[in-house]
Amino acid sequence: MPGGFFNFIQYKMMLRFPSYRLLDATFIQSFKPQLASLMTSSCANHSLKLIFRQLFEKESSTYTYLLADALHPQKPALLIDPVDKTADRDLALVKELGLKLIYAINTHVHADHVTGSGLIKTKFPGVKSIISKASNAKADLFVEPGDKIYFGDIFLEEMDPINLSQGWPLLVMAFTGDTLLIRGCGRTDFQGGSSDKLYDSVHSQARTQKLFYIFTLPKDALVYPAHDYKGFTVSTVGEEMLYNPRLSKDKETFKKIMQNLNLSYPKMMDVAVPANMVCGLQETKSEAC
Ligand SMILES: N[C@@H](CCC(=O)N[C@@H](CSS)C(=O)NCC(=O)O)C(=O)O
Repeated sequence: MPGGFFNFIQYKMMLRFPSYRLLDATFIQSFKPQLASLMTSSCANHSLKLIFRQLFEKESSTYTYLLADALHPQKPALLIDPVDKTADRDLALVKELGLKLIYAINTHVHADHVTGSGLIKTKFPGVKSIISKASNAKADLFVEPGDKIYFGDIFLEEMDPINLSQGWPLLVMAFTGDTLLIRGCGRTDFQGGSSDKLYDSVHSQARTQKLFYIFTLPKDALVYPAHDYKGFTVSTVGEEMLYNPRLSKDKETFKKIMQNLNLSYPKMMDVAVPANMVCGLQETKSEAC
């Protein structure tokens, strides 16, 4: 591996911002499917050590991910897609591990559960909520392609394909939100969803923009989705390219499959979407969001 950049164990993680589904008509015009990567870096003379926990909320079948820099003196941490119902569990784990939670990140405006970010902020006032700018939701911080979010010596960064000549690190972890589920994918029948855009955001091979697409990741990249309904916990890009019953198909077949899913709307949608547009805080408190 070239350069000092690789003289430590390196992880690179992909976090999809924003969900193709949360876009309203205004954003659909300008929207380009994009991924942000979460990758480790180090400016000090020590190795990196990532704390990583996959947590599950069973009513909405949601995965929350806890990540922290174990070697930083303060052990700064972030939660990806926390759920209100399991916020206390997650915060207890943060305390037990001696971490300092600094960010609660939502990969998109969830429709099936209320995010835990509002509740977490009331209990840990120093925590900042983060969501994509394109979501149009309220939060403390917004991310756009190219932005970096540091937690200790580890940071969130959108991949720039131009820099891929550096080569891939040993381990790539992709946090795919609702875009790519294990052997499935997020539905596209509400919140401005588009099966066309979802397909492209997974399959596109474009290399000219500062955008990144899931099926251009290394085949052994680990896939960590926001939900699972079948008992899976993790997959790989290569496995999903071969065996995903929707996304392994050509685009027209995929669109037909998505048109015919006939899923009922999430039970909590009418409550969850307005709450999540303000990061789980009620409208009256939204200035604190
Ligand atoms: N039954 C659940 C909702 C299940 C659901 O619709 N899940 C979404 C992600 S959360 S909005 C989805 O995209 N599912 C894809 C699929 O193929 O199931 C409820 O009532 O909450």
